[in-house]
Amino acid sequence: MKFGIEFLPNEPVNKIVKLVKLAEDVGFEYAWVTDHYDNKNVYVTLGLVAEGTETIKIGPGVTNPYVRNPAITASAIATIDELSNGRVTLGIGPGDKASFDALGIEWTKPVSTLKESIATMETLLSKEKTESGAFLKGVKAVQEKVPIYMGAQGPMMLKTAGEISEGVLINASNPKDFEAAIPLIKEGAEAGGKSIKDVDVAAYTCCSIDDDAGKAVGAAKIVVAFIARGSPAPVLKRHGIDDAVAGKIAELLGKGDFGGAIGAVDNKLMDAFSVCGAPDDFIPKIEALGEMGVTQFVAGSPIGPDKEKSIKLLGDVISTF
Ligand SMILES: C[C@H](OP(=O)(O)OC[C@@H](O)[C@@H](O)[C@@H](O)Cn1c2nc(=O)[nH]c(=O)c-2cc2ccc(O)cc21)C(=O)N[C@@H](CCC(=O)N[C@@H](CCC(=O)O)C(=O)O)C(=O)O
Repeated sequence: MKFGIEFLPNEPVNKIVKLVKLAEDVGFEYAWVTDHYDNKNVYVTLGLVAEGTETIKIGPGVTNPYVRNPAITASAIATIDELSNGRVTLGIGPGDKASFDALGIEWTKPVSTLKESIATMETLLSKEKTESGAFLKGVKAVQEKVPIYMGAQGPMMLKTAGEISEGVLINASNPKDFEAAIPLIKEGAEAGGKSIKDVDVAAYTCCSIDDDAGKAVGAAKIVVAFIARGSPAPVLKRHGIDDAVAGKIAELLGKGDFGGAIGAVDNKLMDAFSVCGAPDDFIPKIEALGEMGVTQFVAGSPIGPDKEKSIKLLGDVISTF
């Protein structure tokens, strides 16, 4: 099992750099920095993370092909690859509709758009010219082939990820989600002349760990509330969650009643949409994900009530694998 960790660039960047360095020291192999227009810039953050670390692989987890032209992303990725001496991985997904609505960007044909933009980036990162004549003259990736991972959840996106990328980052925390996802990724991989074994299947979880399991659960409830709100009906059904429960939470969040939404998050929702608790609770949950075919466990937000302490506790968990 590989281990990754997620950071949202919505706190001081130098604090993120320190936390990524700590994650590297305790055994994490990947650090993923999210990309949302209303947070700090993902590439400036990754540049400082590159300078502040030595071995951990780093990358956007995930950017999208709509807010930046693929050539701009390719240039940024090649720059981070240079700064990190060949440790970058490009994480890219379809982005989210709420952001594009706020930015006045039309979210069209996400699967085709991702395929085309990834092909353009691969051309540029392998030091070639695109049909339209784009070429990275002043920056070159260190790696012969920069690994590309896709953020994906829907069936078409999962198949596409299996077909064209080296890894899939799936916003999910429960083995049931991977029972559904892996056959689709396998189908895509085989359509691309590969095997599922060639694809790093990452559980990009909502994670919260603390010595005090209650505190860990408490820190994750609001995140689970937002996940429940955004989960499509087939996902709710898969976890036996009544649409009305998710609807109620959405209504409470919509009114800004975060306390009410947190109060509506029960154990069933926590189990469906998060990996939470004390260190001993984590080992069987990660093993269960591994048995379902997950090959990378990503400790996603909130990580825990006290991030530094949680990263150290996760280091103890990693050392048992
Ligand atoms: C577009 C969407 O794909 P999806 O993968 O389910 O999108 C949900 C998320 O993956 C997407 O919002 C991500 O960008 C969210 N996301 C992040 N989004 C961000 O904006 N920033 C982040 O930092 C971020 C991190 C992240 C990490 C892991 C992860 O799994 C997702 C993450 C979808 O609806 N897919 C369906 C339908 C696809 C579709 O649109 N088909 C159309 C068009 C087909 C074509 O394009 O040709 C059609 O059938 O006509 C499907 O896959 O079946």
